[in-house]
Amino acid sequence: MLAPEMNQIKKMLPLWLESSKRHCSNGKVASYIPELSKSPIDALGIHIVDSNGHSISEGDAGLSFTMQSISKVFTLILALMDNGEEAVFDKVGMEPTGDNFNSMLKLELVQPGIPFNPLINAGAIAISSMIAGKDALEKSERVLSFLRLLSNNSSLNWDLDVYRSESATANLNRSMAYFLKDNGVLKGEVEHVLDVYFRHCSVSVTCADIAQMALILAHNGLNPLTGDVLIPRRYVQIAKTFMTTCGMYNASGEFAIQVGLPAKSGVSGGILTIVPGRYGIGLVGPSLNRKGNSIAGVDLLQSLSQQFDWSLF
Ligand SMILES: NC(=O)CC[C@H](N)C(=O)O
Repeated sequence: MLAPEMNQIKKMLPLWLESSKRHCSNGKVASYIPELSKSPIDALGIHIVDSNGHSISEGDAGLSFTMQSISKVFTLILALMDNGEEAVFDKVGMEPTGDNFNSMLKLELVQPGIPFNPLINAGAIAISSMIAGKDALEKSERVLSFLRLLSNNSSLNWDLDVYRSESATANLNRSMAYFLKDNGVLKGEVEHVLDVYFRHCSVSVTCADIAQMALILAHNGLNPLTGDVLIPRRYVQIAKTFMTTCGMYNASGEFAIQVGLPAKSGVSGGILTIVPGRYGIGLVGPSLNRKGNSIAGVDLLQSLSQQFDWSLF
């Protein structure tokens, strides 16, 4: 049986989703990764899972999409588990930039020339170089296994069309990675590091997978359904902090005011968010606003958070 609030959500969600969906036509699907331009602009779906494993799915929750920047949360956690906090923060900062996610501006402007945080592209590329493994494939397979474990879905895999599409067109990320190499931030060969990065961005998921991964973060690294500790609490604490300060790119301040939950978005239109101690939420809506977040998705999360008073602040 669903808990009372879940029952309320189930009742109201179809209405709110329809209303948020109207915003889809005011945004755009990402096209700088050519394969992403095929995403359905009118789609909107959400999956919410609670601590008992009860879930609600609405709209286009079954749509497959690539994790893109959502994966950066988990590569950060894996890099922390592989290297410890000190080594990671030697090469990546802890501050929001206020710039676009793919900006290189502050890399050159602000010494010592390390990325401001692990959730912008430059920071996530640096993090990709810290994943343990003998070569790019082994590193990528370790990331994939970790995501399979957290999502409890052993069939998660890379969308190779999206991976190839990004790899073939990523001039900006490539220039950033070479710049980082020159600044002494990247370990290993630049093209191998980029390969790890493109692969984790291309992991194909549905809203239910994202919600399940989010549930583990909502419980500070513990799977509430099995009692297994999958991530040390401290590393979830770090990840949740970055999600709050930088998770929605340079719209993180606005999101904190309007929704008030730790979250991470991706250019495929995905959003992972959590209600701490309670819910894991996965959402997809490929039509993006000017800052690169799902336009209808942010609107729907705002309705939910305001109706149920979920803001942490
Ligand atoms: N914001 C995003 O989701 C960015 C991820 C994408 N793979 C990129 O590097 O551009």
